[in-house]
Amino acid sequence: MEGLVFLRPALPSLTHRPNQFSRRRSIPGTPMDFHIRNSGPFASSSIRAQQLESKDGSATVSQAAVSAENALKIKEWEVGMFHNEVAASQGIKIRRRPPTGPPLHYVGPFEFRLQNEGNTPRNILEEIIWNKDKEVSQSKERRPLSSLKKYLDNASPTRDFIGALKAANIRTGLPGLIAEVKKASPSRGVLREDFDPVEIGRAYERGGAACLSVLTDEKYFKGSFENLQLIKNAGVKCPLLCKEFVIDAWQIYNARIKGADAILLIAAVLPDLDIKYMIKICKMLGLAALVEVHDEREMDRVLGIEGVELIGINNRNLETFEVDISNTKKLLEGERGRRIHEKDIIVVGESGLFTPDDIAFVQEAGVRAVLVGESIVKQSDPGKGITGLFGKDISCS
Ligand SMILES: O=C(O)c1ccccc1NCC(=O)[C@H](O)[C@H](O)COP(=O)(O)O
Repeated sequence: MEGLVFLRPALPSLTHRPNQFSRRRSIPGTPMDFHIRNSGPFASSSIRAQQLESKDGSATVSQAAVSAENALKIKEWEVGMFHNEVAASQGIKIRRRPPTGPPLHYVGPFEFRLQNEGNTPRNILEEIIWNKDKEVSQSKERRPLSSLKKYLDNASPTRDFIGALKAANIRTGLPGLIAEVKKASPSRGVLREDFDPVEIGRAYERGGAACLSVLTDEKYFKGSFENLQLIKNAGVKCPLLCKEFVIDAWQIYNARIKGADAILLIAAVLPDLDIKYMIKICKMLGLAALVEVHDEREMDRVLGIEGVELIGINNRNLETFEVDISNTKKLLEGERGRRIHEKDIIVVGESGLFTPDDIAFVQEAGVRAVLVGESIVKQSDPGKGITGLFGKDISCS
């Protein structure tokens, strides 16, 4: 896929035309305008800040600042490249955002960005992840981990997410329900216009949900961390899953201080070691980790990672939006099902569940919990939606 996006007429004052391997910068507070050039995109050892003019003798300091900034960019680029290599070796197709963005190209006075395979997201999940990468970098600048950690002391204790699912499964004889507070999605658009997260959360609890899942992504799902906090502060007792696209441990700490009891880790996005260490961080913070898989390869990877207690099988292909509930059955058949049983892992059937027959089908396949959004959030009373979904009243009363 090759494309050219017109940006703007190039600045007439440029004395040197940057190519795709070079960048032009002005450092605020210095009268210098300089041009950084290197032999390739971030070829680490050769990058140099070349001072073109300096009127106030602040060259050394500015050069040092530039070098530090470059060093950081080089590191980011190297880490990104390393991540992509490791991820690809594990069959992960979702790549990390190239930190430089599409390269620039100049035709006469016009500036273009070259869109191609390497710098344009290949599918919706990759787009979400690249956007998340930017969001998280900005959030980390505003509130670094060191300052985020200070809030941990005052965070309220977490509730037992897995325990609540097991208890509901035993109480009803049906899969424990994680009911999703979901306003919109990339595949379905807006699901509910009159969206009051607290009212929906309360209705789910009344209807017999064991846990809630709260979407916190704003751009693609119209969710927010504010929704998570509002539901928690409204006194809803169900443990809360922070439904996020986690790519950085910072997000786990953030979820914890915003009131989450569990967090989602998506195997299609995270390499094995990231999952392993993120699970350790979750345990340290008292959070449950719901590790989500979609295909056999991801399931096999996740079954090889120590510490996994909760696996979600998503029936939705997050790259194509196709939904097929027989995916849950396929992934639980044979040896995989046996290993899951041996390890006492709780499996959650996710997405595309609308009827009591759907619930029976995934229960028969081996799940002890389900994660449901669309079919219940769209009902005028989402609590009654739960009764419709299970074909009977599963509330505690
Ligand atoms: O729902 C989407 O369109 C979507 C797109 C890209 C990434 C994730 C997406 N959804 C997350 C989920 O998997 C669902 O919200 C969840 O499993 C509930 O599904 P459903 O009951 O079908 O609403």
